[in-house]
Amino acid sequence: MQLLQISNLEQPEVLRLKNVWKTYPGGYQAVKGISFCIRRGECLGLVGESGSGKSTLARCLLALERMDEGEIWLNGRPLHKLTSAQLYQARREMQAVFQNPSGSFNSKLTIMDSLLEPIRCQNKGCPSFLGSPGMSEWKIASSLLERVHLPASYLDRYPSELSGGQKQRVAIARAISVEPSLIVLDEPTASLDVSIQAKVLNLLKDLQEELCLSYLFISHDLSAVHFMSERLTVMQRGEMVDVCEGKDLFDSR
Ligand SMILES: Nc1ncnc2c1ncn2[C@@H]1O[C@H](COP(=O)(O)OP(=O)(O)OP(=O)(O)O)[C@@H](O)[C@H]1O
Repeated sequence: MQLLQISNLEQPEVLRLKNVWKTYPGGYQAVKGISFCIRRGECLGLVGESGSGKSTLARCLLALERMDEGEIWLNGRPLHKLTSAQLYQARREMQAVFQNPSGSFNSKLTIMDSLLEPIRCQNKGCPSFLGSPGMSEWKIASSLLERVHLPASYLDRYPSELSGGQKQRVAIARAISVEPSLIVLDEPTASLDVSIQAKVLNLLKDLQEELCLSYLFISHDLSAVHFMSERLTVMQRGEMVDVCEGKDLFDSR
């Protein structure tokens, strides 16, 4: 653990949040002055009871929700100062995997089209981790599926023909396809069978190590957070009440 922390400290900061506030119409303060940073290759766990503001914070970060106050820096760029058009571009450097894989797919698109959507939208070619730049779309898509241990034969299927765990693997493949600076994982295993949860967590961990990915991992499941994260932050009623090393939380139980 110590070695990992030292090597992480040498990594550049990918994300920094400073004093982020969000109040919903009606006056409910869901996020109150949250600050943290994530370095390249690091997974920061975010835990807290239901309603503590975790998803609101994630949505502010992903620009799906407008924060009222605060600063969000992504790779040294101040997202809070960007115009809407600039923010739309910058936002592409972040990807997300949400709890419900079914909600992440257009039921009318094949898995291949869903998988390639971000690459096509961003006019990107083959991800550098797949190697050769001249790959056909089919080869890119099948190689991405291979990365998440799914066969190429699934490319022609529709989301309704895949299990929840398989869909979540496709969502993960899609998230890594554009080589994002940060992936927000908002309860990515909560809707899956217990037997599948561990496999998906292992996959996320392996990909993080192979591709030096940075994650914000939001979960109710402390053992999952412990497995995934080097550090974790705890939210309560919109506030950050603790930041600790993953192992410290478990040592004190
Ligand atoms: N659109 C909204 N309008 C008003 N209040 C909202 C809205 N979205 C969320 N809230 C409130 O903000 C608070 C924080 O919600 P949020 O979904 O961020 O919590 P959470 O920690 O992610 O919870 P969970 O773990 O159950 O998903 C809750 O009290 C919720 O009712």
